[in-house]
Amino acid sequence: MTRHAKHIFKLDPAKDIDDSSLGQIVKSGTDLILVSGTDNVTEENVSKLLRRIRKFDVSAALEISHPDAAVPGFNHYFIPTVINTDNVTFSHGMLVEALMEYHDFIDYDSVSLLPYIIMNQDCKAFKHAQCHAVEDEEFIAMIHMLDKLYKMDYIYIEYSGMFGDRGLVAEAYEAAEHASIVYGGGIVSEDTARRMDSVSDIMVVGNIIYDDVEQALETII
Ligand SMILES: CC(C)=CCC/C(C)=C/CC/C(C)=C/CC/C(C)=C/CC/C(C)=C/CC/C(C)=C/CC/C(C)=C/COP(=O)(O)OP(=O)(O)O
Ligand SMILES: O=P(O)(O)OC[C@@H](O)CO
Ligand SMILES: [Mg+2]
Repeated sequence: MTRHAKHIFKLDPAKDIDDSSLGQIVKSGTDLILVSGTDNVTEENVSKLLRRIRKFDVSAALEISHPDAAVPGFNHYFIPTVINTDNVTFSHGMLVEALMEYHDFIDYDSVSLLPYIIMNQDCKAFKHAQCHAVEDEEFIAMIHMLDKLYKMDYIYIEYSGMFGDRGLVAEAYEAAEHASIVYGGGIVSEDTARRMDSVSDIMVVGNIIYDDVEQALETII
């Protein structure tokens, strides 16, 4: 039997989606609905989207991009930590500050750290998190560090908005012994999904949901 990477649809609470399209996405058979975005993510728009998702019987996770938008009621929480940032605020600074305030209230079993290596220099997240461009050698060293030393459960290779370098993603997939390789960026069709399917453990599909929902559904292979 062919092994497939797991599939995630990433819904951005700052973007509009009509009820019919949301229903199609949520009932699509994807492995997880992940709520996440870089900017304009608020408690209000996250809560509103969660209420709409909860009309369906599916698991939903929240990627907490801002402490103020950590809405309760999700099945799981992911906290991003950006590895190729030049500003510790985005690797652990915000997190340490949040833990000083919220540690007593957190159910750590429902929270996972999600380390990001952001590769697309033109994407919003790259600029927002003050990232530096990563050469191939540094990239693979980061994979080894996260996988074998930090023993992370996940490593997110983020090409948000563009289809990534498949050869490089394949190298990371082969190098990782422990971590699941999460790939995101430019998966917009069955063909692009198939190309990353064999070199990642988990594929994330985002923007195409908002551009063409039928195309988005084709990424489930
Ligand atoms: C309920 C509960 C479990 C509470 C826990 C409380 C707690 C511990 C909260 C901590 C929260 C915390 C500290 C959050 C901050 C974590 C952090 C370092 C965030 C980095 C800030 C940030 C937004 C960086 C941007 C890069 C990034 C990793 C974004 C994630 C999403 C992403 C990459 C989206 C892709 O971009 P997109 O928005 O789709 O771009 P387009 O619109 O162009 O498509
Ligand atoms: O929006 P796209 O390009 O599908 O990328 C998905 C996800 O990796 C964004 O964080
Ligand atoms: Mg997006």
